[in-house]
Amino acid sequence: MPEAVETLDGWYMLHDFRQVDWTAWKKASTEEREQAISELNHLMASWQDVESDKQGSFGFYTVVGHKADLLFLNVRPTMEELTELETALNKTKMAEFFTQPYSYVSVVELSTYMAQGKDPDTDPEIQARLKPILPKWNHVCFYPMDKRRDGDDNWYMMSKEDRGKLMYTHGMTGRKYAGHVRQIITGSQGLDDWEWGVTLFAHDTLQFKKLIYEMRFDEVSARFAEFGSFYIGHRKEREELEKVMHV
Ligand code: VOV
Repeated sequence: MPEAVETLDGWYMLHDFRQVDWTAWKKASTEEREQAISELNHLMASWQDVESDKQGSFGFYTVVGHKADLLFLNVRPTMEELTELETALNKTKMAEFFTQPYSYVSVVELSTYMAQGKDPDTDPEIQARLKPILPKWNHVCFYPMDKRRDGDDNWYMMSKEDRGKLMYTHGMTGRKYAGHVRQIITGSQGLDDWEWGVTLFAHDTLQFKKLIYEMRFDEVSARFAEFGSFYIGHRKEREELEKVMHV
């Protein structure tokens, strides 16, 4: 009988996408704009402090295309902290010029299909993956996904052993991109609209396309993967906020 694989679950992650109302922003006075930038800068500095204290992680990105303009990516030990920081952002002056076209909440997840008998509570490598500091790589790619449940292509009716074999091949394809793409897989069953969030980091955006295209041919993606919308962002330093918002 099919059974769930045990998952190791780590920190919670909020992908908070924002769109800027440039018309309203341009109409604002210089004083208002300066106030909004300085306040948001302050808030982002506090998120960076959390990362320095190893109590979470933070990334700020500009997003290409119509789906969003900015991404605030925060990782925290609890979901309540994510709710609080999202509310803190909503209370800023800058938020008066933002809409929130999309967000995604999920928790860092490692499956144990390929468990190597290590103690997850003490193994430093597993702990570092469960409580990730976001890579300071140039680009981010995010999309949510499901595993299909359709006739013979029903992931949830397959044995754990067969699923493990497919995940092994998946991992092998991914490993070819070591040094080019890093992945954080988050689980969101019961937390958000899709089953997993896929967050990838690369120095070169083309590597996202190459990896994702190659993976489409792995049986696990070819037969079972269903995808939501894709978002691509470029990492910005907090100090670059002023430049990003300059009009
Ligand atoms: C850098 C690329 C890369 C690498 C090395 C990699 C490796 C691995 C390993 C070793 C494992 C299993 C153990 C674990 O860590 O959980 C996984 C797990 C997972 N993956 Fe992956 N994945 C990558 C990348 C990668 C991509 C690009 C996608 C999206 C699929 C696509 O077609 O667009 C993906 C999805 C997933 C998912 C949804 C899971 C959980 C599935 C489940 O049923 O539990 N993943 N993944």
